[in-house]
Amino acid sequence: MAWLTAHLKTLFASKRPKNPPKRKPPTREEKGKFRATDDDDNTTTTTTTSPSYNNQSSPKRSNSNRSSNTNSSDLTDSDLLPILHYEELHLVPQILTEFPAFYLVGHPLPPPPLSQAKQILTSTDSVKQSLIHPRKSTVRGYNHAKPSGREWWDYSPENGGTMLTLDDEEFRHSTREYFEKSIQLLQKICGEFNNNTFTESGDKRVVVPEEVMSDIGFSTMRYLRYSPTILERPNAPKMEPPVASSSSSSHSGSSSKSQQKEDGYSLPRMEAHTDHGILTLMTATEPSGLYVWDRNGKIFSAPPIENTVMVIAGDLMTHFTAMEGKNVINDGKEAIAEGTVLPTVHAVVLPKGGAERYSVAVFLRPRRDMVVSKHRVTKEDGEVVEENMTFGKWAEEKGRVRGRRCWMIGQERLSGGQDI
Ligand SMILES: O=C(O)CCC(=O)C(=O)O
Ligand SMILES: [Fe+2]
Repeated sequence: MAWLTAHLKTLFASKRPKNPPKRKPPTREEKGKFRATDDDDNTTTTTTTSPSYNNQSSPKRSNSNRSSNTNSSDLTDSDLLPILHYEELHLVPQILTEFPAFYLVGHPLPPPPLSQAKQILTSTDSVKQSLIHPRKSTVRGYNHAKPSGREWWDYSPENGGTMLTLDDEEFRHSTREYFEKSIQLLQKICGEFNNNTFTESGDKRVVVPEEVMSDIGFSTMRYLRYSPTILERPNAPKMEPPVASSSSSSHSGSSSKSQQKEDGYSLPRMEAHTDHGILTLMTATEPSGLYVWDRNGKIFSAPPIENTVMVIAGDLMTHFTAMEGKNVINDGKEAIAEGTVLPTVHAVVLPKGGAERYSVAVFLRPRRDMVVSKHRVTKEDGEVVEENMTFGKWAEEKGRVRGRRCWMIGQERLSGGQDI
Protein backbone atom coordinates (compact mmCIF):
# COMPACT_ATOMS: atom_id res chain seq x y z
CA MET A 1 0.00 0.00 0.00
CA ALA A 2 2.95 2.33 0.63
CA TRP A 3 3.67 2.94 -3.05
CA LEU A 4 0.01 3.69 -3.61
CA THR A 5 -0.07 6.17 -0.76
CA ALA A 6 3.06 7.83 -2.08
CA HIS A 7 1.60 7.97 -5.57
CA LEU A 8 -1.64 9.55 -4.39
CA LYS A 9 0.28 11.99 -2.25
CA THR A 10 2.07 13.30 -5.29
CA LEU A 11 -1.10 13.52 -7.25
CA PHE A 12 -3.01 15.42 -4.64
CA ALA A 13 -0.30 17.67 -3.25
CA SER A 14 -1.56 20.76 -4.99
CA LYS A 15 -0.05 24.12 -4.39
CA ARG A 16 -2.43 26.53 -2.79
CA PRO A 17 -3.57 29.33 -5.08
CA LYS A 18 -4.06 32.77 -3.63
CA ASN A 19 -7.70 33.20 -4.46
CA PRO A 20 -9.74 30.36 -2.93
CA PRO A 21 -13.53 30.39 -2.74
CA LYS A 22 -14.34 31.93 0.59
CA ARG A 23 -16.26 30.23 3.34
CA LYS A 24 -17.09 31.60 6.73
CA PRO A 25 -14.74 29.62 8.95
CA PRO A 26 -16.51 27.48 11.55
CA THR A 27 -16.49 28.80 15.08
CA ARG A 28 -14.32 27.08 17.66
CA GLU A 29 -17.37 25.29 19.01
CA GLU A 30 -18.29 24.10 15.56
CA LYS A 31 -14.79 22.90 14.86
CA GLY A 32 -14.91 20.85 18.03
CA LYS A 33 -18.09 19.24 16.82
CA PHE A 34 -16.92 17.84 13.57
CA ARG A 35 -13.66 16.58 14.87
CA ALA A 36 -14.32 13.10 16.17
CA THR A 37 -13.39 12.77 19.83
CA ASP A 38 -13.22 9.93 22.33
CA ASP A 39 -15.82 10.30 25.02
CA ASP A 40 -15.04 7.17 26.93
CA ASP A 41 -12.21 6.38 29.33
CA ASN A 42 -11.59 3.06 27.74
CA THR A 43 -10.16 4.34 24.52
CA THR A 44 -8.51 1.11 23.48
CA THR A 45 -11.74 -0.81 23.33
CA THR A 46 -14.30 1.77 22.32
CA THR A 47 -12.45 4.19 20.02
CA THR A 48 -15.65 6.19 20.18
CA THR A 49 -15.92 9.11 17.79
CA SER A 50 -18.75 11.10 19.24
CA PRO A 51 -19.17 14.64 18.11
CA SER A 52 -19.73 16.90 21.07
CA TYR A 53 -23.09 18.24 19.88
CA ASN A 54 -24.97 15.75 22.00
CA ASN A 55 -23.09 13.02 23.74
CA GLN A 56 -26.35 11.44 24.95
CA SER A 57 -27.48 10.45 21.51
CA SER A 58 -24.18 10.28 19.72
CA PRO A 59 -23.42 6.98 18.08
CA LYS A 60 -20.79 4.71 19.54
CA ARG A 61 -18.20 3.15 17.33
CA SER A 62 -17.66 -0.21 18.86
CA ASN A 63 -14.98 -2.68 17.84
CA SER A 64 -17.61 -4.68 16.04
CA ASN A 65 -18.30 -1.64 13.92
CA ARG A 66 -14.70 -1.45 12.84
CA SER A 67 -13.37 -2.97 9.74
CA SER A 68 -12.27 -6.46 10.69
CA ASN A 69 -8.78 -5.95 9.32
CA THR A 70 -8.19 -2.83 11.37
CA ASN A 71 -6.85 -3.14 14.86
CA SER A 72 -8.76 -0.46 16.72
CA SER A 73 -6.08 -0.10 19.39
CA ASP A 74 -3.75 1.20 16.69
CA LEU A 75 -6.15 3.96 15.76
CA THR A 76 -5.91 7.49 16.97
CA ASP A 77 -8.44 10.27 16.72
CA SER A 78 -6.91 11.49 13.51
CA ASP A 79 -7.51 8.12 11.85
CA LEU A 80 -11.26 8.49 12.21
CA LEU A 81 -13.71 10.14 9.91
CA PRO A 82 -15.96 12.81 11.43
CA ILE A 83 -19.56 12.22 12.43
CA LEU A 84 -21.90 15.11 11.81
CA HIS A 85 -25.44 15.71 12.99
CA TYR A 86 -28.14 16.53 10.45
CA GLU A 87 -28.63 19.90 12.17
CA GLU A 88 -25.04 20.78 11.33
CA LEU A 89 -25.22 20.39 7.58
CA HIS A 90 -23.90 23.94 7.17
CA LEU A 91 -20.51 22.56 8.20
CA VAL A 92 -20.32 20.16 5.28
CA PRO A 93 -18.48 22.47 2.82
CA GLN A 94 -15.75 22.98 5.38
CA ILE A 95 -15.63 19.35 6.44
CA LEU A 96 -15.30 18.05 2.92
CA THR A 97 -12.23 20.17 2.36
CA GLU A 98 -10.63 18.65 5.44
CA PHE A 99 -11.85 15.07 5.21
CA PRO A 100 -12.63 12.81 2.30
CA ALA A 101 -15.93 11.66 3.82
CA PHE A 102 -18.20 12.13 6.80
CA TYR A 103 -20.89 10.15 8.56
CA LEU A 104 -24.27 11.76 9.06
CA VAL A 105 -26.42 10.97 12.08
CA GLY A 106 -29.92 12.20 12.96
CA HIS A 107 -30.94 12.25 9.28
CA PRO A 108 -34.53 11.76 8.11
CA LEU A 109 -33.86 8.70 5.95
CA PRO A 110 -35.70 5.42 6.39
CA PRO A 111 -33.62 2.30 7.23
CA PRO A 112 -31.21 1.56 4.37
CA PRO A 113 -32.58 -0.97 1.89
CA LEU A 114 -29.83 -3.53 2.47
CA SER A 115 -32.28 -6.43 2.59
CA GLN A 116 -33.65 -5.22 -0.75
CA ALA A 117 -30.10 -5.26 -2.11
CA LYS A 118 -29.78 -8.85 -0.97
CA GLN A 119 -33.19 -9.74 -2.36
CA ILE A 120 -32.50 -8.54 -5.89
CA LEU A 121 -28.86 -9.64 -6.05
CA THR A 122 -29.61 -13.17 -4.92
CA SER A 123 -32.45 -13.60 -7.43
CA THR A 124 -32.25 -16.46 -9.87
CA ASP A 125 -30.05 -16.10 -12.94
CA SER A 126 -33.09 -15.79 -15.16
CA VAL A 127 -34.44 -12.89 -13.10
CA LYS A 128 -31.03 -11.20 -13.25
CA GLN A 129 -30.97 -11.72 -17.01
CA SER A 130 -34.33 -10.01 -17.30
CA LEU A 131 -32.94 -7.01 -15.41
CA ILE A 132 -30.12 -6.33 -17.89
CA HIS A 133 -30.63 -3.10 -19.82
CA PRO A 134 -31.44 -3.69 -23.51
CA ARG A 135 -28.43 -1.57 -24.52
CA LYS A 136 -26.25 -3.07 -21.77
CA SER A 137 -26.07 0.15 -19.78
CA THR A 138 -23.77 -0.23 -16.78
CA VAL A 139 -25.71 2.41 -14.86
CA ARG A 140 -29.20 1.00 -15.28
CA GLY A 141 -30.40 -2.46 -14.27
CA TYR A 142 -28.26 -5.53 -13.52
CA ASN A 143 -24.51 -5.83 -14.19
CA HIS A 144 -21.67 -7.93 -12.91
CA ALA A 145 -17.89 -7.81 -12.77
CA LYS A 146 -17.13 -11.43 -12.00
CA PRO A 147 -13.34 -11.04 -11.97
CA SER A 148 -13.82 -8.53 -9.19
CA GLY A 149 -16.32 -10.68 -7.28
CA ARG A 150 -18.97 -8.01 -7.58
CA GLU A 151 -22.42 -7.54 -9.03
CA TRP A 152 -24.77 -4.61 -8.88
CA TRP A 153 -28.17 -3.30 -9.84
CA ASP A 154 -28.90 0.32 -10.66
CA TYR A 155 -32.33 1.74 -10.00
CA SER A 156 -34.00 3.48 -12.95
CA PRO A 157 -35.96 6.43 -11.57
CA GLU A 158 -37.61 7.03 -14.94
CA ASN A 159 -41.26 5.93 -15.11
CA GLY A 160 -41.59 5.91 -11.36
CA GLY A 161 -38.98 3.20 -10.90
CA THR A 162 -40.99 0.54 -12.73
CA MET A 163 -38.36 -0.45 -15.30
CA LEU A 164 -35.76 -3.21 -14.90
CA THR A 165 -36.92 -3.98 -11.40
CA LEU A 166 -38.48 -6.79 -9.40
CA ASP A 167 -42.15 -7.55 -9.64
CA ASP A 168 -42.57 -6.90 -5.93
CA GLU A 169 -44.53 -3.95 -4.57
CA GLU A 170 -42.73 -3.79 -1.25
CA PHE A 171 -39.33 -3.86 -2.98
CA ARG A 172 -40.37 -1.11 -5.38
CA HIS A 173 -41.83 1.05 -2.65
CA SER A 174 -38.84 0.95 -0.31
CA THR A 175 -36.36 1.33 -3.15
CA ARG A 176 -38.09 4.39 -4.51
CA GLU A 177 -38.58 5.92 -1.08
CA TYR A 178 -34.93 5.54 -0.09
CA PHE A 179 -33.75 6.91 -3.40
CA GLU A 180 -36.01 9.97 -3.31
CA LYS A 181 -35.27 10.85 0.31
CA SER A 182 -31.54 10.38 -0.21
CA ILE A 183 -31.55 12.64 -3.25
CA GLN A 184 -33.44 15.30 -1.27
CA LEU A 185 -30.81 15.05 1.45
CA LEU A 186 -27.94 15.37 -1.03
CA GLN A 187 -29.65 18.33 -2.69
CA LYS A 188 -30.01 19.97 0.71
CA ILE A 189 -26.28 19.50 1.29
CA CYS A 190 -25.61 21.16 -2.07
CA GLY A 191 -27.75 24.07 -0.90
CA GLU A 192 -25.41 24.43 2.07
CA PHE A 193 -22.52 24.98 -0.31
CA ASN A 194 -24.40 27.92 -1.79
CA ASN A 195 -25.36 29.29 1.64
CA ASN A 196 -21.83 29.12 2.98
CA THR A 197 -19.56 30.15 0.13
CA PHE A 198 -18.76 33.79 -0.49
CA THR A 199 -17.13 35.85 -3.22
CA GLU A 200 -14.18 38.14 -2.57
CA SER A 201 -16.62 40.98 -2.03
CA GLY A 202 -18.53 39.00 0.59
CA ASP A 203 -21.60 38.08 -1.49
CA LYS A 204 -22.96 34.58 -1.50
CA ARG A 205 -21.51 32.60 -4.34
CA VAL A 206 -23.67 30.11 -6.24
CA VAL A 207 -21.39 27.12 -6.21
CA VAL A 208 -23.79 24.36 -7.17
CA PRO A 209 -26.12 25.28 -10.05
CA GLU A 210 -29.70 25.80 -8.83
CA GLU A 211 -31.03 23.16 -11.22
CA VAL A 212 -29.16 20.48 -9.25
CA MET A 213 -31.40 21.29 -6.28
CA SER A 214 -34.63 21.15 -8.24
CA ASP A 215 -34.10 18.33 -10.71
CA ILE A 216 -32.99 14.76 -9.98
CA GLY A 217 -31.05 14.88 -13.26
CA PHE A 218 -29.29 11.60 -13.97
CA SER A 219 -29.18 10.57 -10.32
CA THR A 220 -29.45 6.92 -9.48
CA MET A 221 -29.14 4.40 -6.69
CA ARG A 222 -27.01 1.27 -6.79
CA TYR A 223 -27.34 -1.95 -4.84
CA LEU A 224 -24.09 -3.92 -4.73
CA ARG A 225 -23.09 -7.40 -3.65
CA TYR A 226 -19.52 -8.55 -3.09
CA SER A 227 -19.02 -12.25 -2.64
CA PRO A 228 -16.30 -14.87 -3.10
CA THR A 229 -18.95 -17.00 -4.83
CA ILE A 230 -19.17 -14.46 -7.64
CA LEU A 231 -15.42 -14.87 -8.25
CA GLU A 232 -15.71 -18.58 -8.75
CA ARG A 233 -15.35 -19.67 -12.33
CA PRO A 234 -15.75 -23.11 -13.81
CA ASN A 235 -12.41 -24.96 -14.16
CA ALA A 236 -10.58 -22.29 -12.19
CA PRO A 237 -8.20 -23.69 -9.58
CA LYS A 238 -9.56 -23.09 -6.08
CA MET A 239 -6.56 -21.06 -4.97
CA GLU A 240 -3.60 -19.78 -6.94
CA PRO A 241 -0.59 -17.92 -5.58
CA PRO A 242 -0.76 -14.13 -5.79
CA VAL A 243 0.36 -12.78 -9.16
CA ALA A 244 1.49 -9.22 -9.78
CA SER A 245 -1.53 -7.61 -11.34
CA SER A 246 -1.42 -5.98 -14.75
CA SER A 247 -4.04 -3.66 -13.27
CA SER A 248 -6.38 -3.30 -16.15
CA SER A 249 -9.30 -4.22 -13.98
CA SER A 250 -12.77 -3.37 -15.09
CA HIS A 251 -15.09 -1.13 -13.14
CA SER A 252 -18.00 -1.44 -15.40
CA GLY A 253 -18.37 -5.00 -16.49
CA SER A 254 -16.58 -8.16 -17.44
CA SER A 255 -15.66 -10.00 -20.56
CA SER A 256 -14.48 -13.55 -20.96
CA LYS A 257 -11.06 -12.13 -21.92
CA SER A 258 -10.74 -10.22 -18.70
CA GLN A 259 -11.86 -13.26 -16.77
CA GLN A 260 -9.14 -15.36 -18.31
CA LYS A 261 -6.31 -13.04 -17.48
CA GLU A 262 -7.70 -12.32 -14.05
CA ASP A 263 -5.49 -13.28 -11.11
CA GLY A 264 -6.57 -16.50 -9.47
CA TYR A 265 -5.91 -15.19 -6.00
CA SER A 266 -8.20 -12.31 -5.36
CA LEU A 267 -10.75 -10.91 -3.01
CA PRO A 268 -14.09 -9.38 -3.99
CA ARG A 269 -13.47 -5.73 -4.54
CA MET A 270 -14.09 -2.44 -6.26
CA GLU A 271 -10.99 -0.79 -7.60
CA ALA A 272 -9.98 2.68 -6.41
CA HIS A 273 -11.98 5.31 -8.22
CA THR A 274 -13.87 8.56 -7.85
CA ASP A 275 -17.54 8.91 -8.66
CA HIS A 276 -18.67 10.97 -11.65
CA GLY A 277 -21.36 12.96 -9.97
CA ILE A 278 -21.72 15.61 -7.30
CA LEU A 279 -22.19 13.71 -4.04
CA THR A 280 -22.64 10.04 -3.15
CA LEU A 281 -24.43 8.71 -0.09
CA MET A 282 -23.33 5.26 1.04
CA THR A 283 -24.23 2.56 3.49
CA ALA A 284 -23.25 -1.09 3.77
CA THR A 285 -23.31 -4.29 5.76
CA GLU A 286 -20.36 -5.70 7.64
CA PRO A 287 -17.74 -6.84 6.83
CA SER A 288 -16.71 -3.45 5.57
CA GLY A 289 -13.62 -3.17 3.43
CA LEU A 290 -14.44 0.36 2.29
CA TYR A 291 -11.50 2.77 2.29
CA VAL A 292 -11.30 6.45 1.41
CA TRP A 293 -8.26 8.59 0.67
CA ASP A 294 -7.80 12.20 1.69
CA ARG A 295 -6.09 14.86 -0.40
CA ASN A 296 -2.71 13.99 1.08
CA GLY A 297 -3.06 10.31 0.30
CA LYS A 298 -3.93 9.31 3.86
CA ILE A 299 -6.21 6.29 3.92
CA PHE A 300 -9.22 6.02 6.23
CA SER A 301 -11.17 2.88 6.89
CA ALA A 302 -14.88 3.65 6.46
CA PRO A 303 -16.89 0.87 8.10
CA PRO A 304 -20.65 1.20 8.39
CA ILE A 305 -21.84 2.86 11.60
CA GLU A 306 -25.34 2.15 12.80
CA ASN A 307 -27.94 4.84 12.07
CA THR A 308 -25.54 6.85 9.96
CA VAL A 309 -24.93 7.24 6.27
CA MET A 310 -21.61 8.22 4.76
CA VAL A 311 -21.29 11.05 2.24
CA ILE A 312 -18.42 11.52 -0.20
CA ALA A 313 -17.72 13.99 -3.01
CA GLY A 314 -17.76 13.21 -6.70
CA ASP A 315 -15.82 14.76 -9.58
CA LEU A 316 -18.37 17.46 -10.24
CA MET A 317 -18.19 18.85 -6.73
CA THR A 318 -14.55 19.62 -7.43
CA HIS A 319 -15.56 21.39 -10.55
CA PHE A 320 -18.24 23.42 -8.77
CA THR A 321 -15.97 24.42 -5.89
CA ALA A 322 -12.96 25.29 -8.04
CA MET A 323 -11.59 28.82 -7.98
CA GLU A 324 -13.83 31.41 -9.50
CA GLY A 325 -12.94 31.96 -13.13
CA LYS A 326 -10.85 28.80 -13.29
CA ASN A 327 -11.78 25.45 -14.64
CA VAL A 328 -10.57 22.04 -13.54
CA ILE A 329 -10.64 20.71 -17.06
CA ASN A 330 -8.68 23.56 -18.63
CA ASP A 331 -6.60 24.75 -15.73
CA GLY A 332 -5.94 21.53 -13.81
CA LYS A 333 -4.29 22.12 -10.46
CA GLU A 334 -4.42 25.89 -10.92
CA ALA A 335 -8.17 25.67 -10.38
CA ILE A 336 -7.81 23.97 -7.00
CA ALA A 337 -8.06 26.23 -3.99
CA GLU A 338 -8.09 25.56 -0.28
CA GLY A 339 -11.86 25.57 -0.29
CA THR A 340 -12.10 23.23 -3.26
CA VAL A 341 -13.56 19.86 -2.44
CA LEU A 342 -11.56 17.12 -4.14
CA PRO A 343 -13.35 14.01 -5.39
CA THR A 344 -13.14 11.23 -2.85
CA VAL A 345 -10.97 8.35 -3.97
CA HIS A 346 -12.49 5.18 -2.57
CA ALA A 347 -12.12 1.45 -2.93
CA VAL A 348 -13.60 -1.71 -1.47
CA VAL A 349 -11.61 -4.82 -0.65
CA LEU A 350 -13.55 -7.48 1.16
CA PRO A 351 -11.65 -8.85 4.12
CA LYS A 352 -10.63 -12.51 3.85
CA GLY A 353 -13.08 -14.89 5.43
CA GLY A 354 -15.68 -15.56 2.82
CA ALA A 355 -18.49 -13.35 4.09
CA GLU A 356 -20.63 -11.40 1.66
CA ARG A 357 -21.06 -7.65 1.68
CA TYR A 358 -24.04 -5.65 0.50
CA SER A 359 -24.01 -1.93 -0.04
CA VAL A 360 -26.21 0.89 -1.23
CA ALA A 361 -24.85 3.97 -3.00
CA VAL A 362 -27.03 6.92 -4.02
CA PHE A 363 -25.41 9.13 -6.65
CA LEU A 364 -26.50 12.75 -7.07
CA ARG A 365 -25.83 13.62 -10.69
CA PRO A 366 -27.07 16.45 -12.90
CA ARG A 367 -28.86 15.96 -16.19
CA ARG A 368 -26.57 14.53 -18.82
CA ASP A 369 -27.05 17.57 -21.03
CA MET A 370 -26.16 20.04 -18.29
CA VAL A 371 -23.28 22.20 -19.49
CA VAL A 372 -20.51 21.70 -16.98
CA SER A 373 -17.95 23.99 -18.52
CA LYS A 374 -16.39 25.45 -21.59
CA HIS A 375 -13.83 23.05 -22.89
CA ARG A 376 -10.83 24.16 -24.98
CA VAL A 377 -10.46 22.10 -28.12
CA THR A 378 -7.68 22.36 -30.70
CA LYS A 379 -9.08 21.92 -34.19
CA GLU A 380 -7.20 20.22 -37.05
CA ASP A 381 -5.97 23.57 -38.40
CA GLY A 382 -4.56 24.40 -34.99
CA GLU A 383 -7.27 26.88 -34.06
CA VAL A 384 -8.28 26.66 -30.40
CA VAL A 385 -12.01 26.95 -29.84
CA GLU A 386 -14.21 26.67 -26.78
CA GLU A 387 -16.87 24.01 -26.79
CA ASN A 388 -19.55 23.24 -24.25
CA MET A 389 -18.71 20.27 -22.08
CA THR A 390 -21.87 18.51 -20.92
CA PHE A 391 -21.97 16.20 -17.93
CA GLY A 392 -22.60 13.28 -20.29
CA LYS A 393 -19.49 14.10 -22.29
CA TRP A 394 -17.47 14.63 -19.14
CA ALA A 395 -18.43 11.20 -17.83
CA GLU A 396 -17.74 9.59 -21.18
CA GLU A 397 -14.34 11.18 -21.39
CA LYS A 398 -13.42 9.93 -17.95
CA GLY A 399 -14.36 6.43 -19.06
CA ARG A 400 -11.82 6.73 -21.85
CA VAL A 401 -8.92 7.43 -19.55
CA ARG A 402 -7.23 4.06 -19.80
CA GLY A 403 -6.52 2.30 -16.56
CA ARG A 404 -7.71 5.24 -14.53
CA ARG A 405 -10.87 5.47 -12.58
CA CYS A 406 -9.90 8.60 -10.72
CA TRP A 407 -10.23 12.01 -12.18
CA MET A 408 -6.68 13.07 -11.48
CA ILE A 409 -6.71 16.74 -10.82
CA GLY A 410 -3.85 18.59 -12.41
CA GLN A 411 -2.78 15.63 -14.50
CA GLU A 412 -2.88 15.82 -18.25
CA ARG A 413 -6.16 14.44 -19.45
CA LEU A 414 -5.95 11.19 -21.37
CA SER A 415 -2.26 11.03 -20.73
CA GLY A 416 -2.22 7.34 -19.97
CA GLY A 417 -0.07 7.31 -16.88
CA GLN A 418 0.18 4.80 -14.13
CA ASP A 419 -2.72 2.77 -12.95
CA ILE A 420 -3.71 3.10 -9.37
O1 LIG B 1 -19.84 -0.78 -2.39
C1 LIG B 1 -19.49 0.31 -1.98
O2 LIG B 1 -19.53 0.61 -0.78
C2 LIG B 1 -18.93 1.33 -2.95
C3 LIG B 1 -19.61 1.34 -4.29
C4 LIG B 1 -19.04 2.38 -5.18
O3 LIG B 1 -18.08 3.03 -4.84
C5 LIG B 1 -19.62 2.66 -6.50
O4 LIG B 1 -20.49 1.90 -6.96
O5 LIG B 1 -19.21 3.66 -7.14
FE1 LIG C 1 -17.91 4.80 -6.04
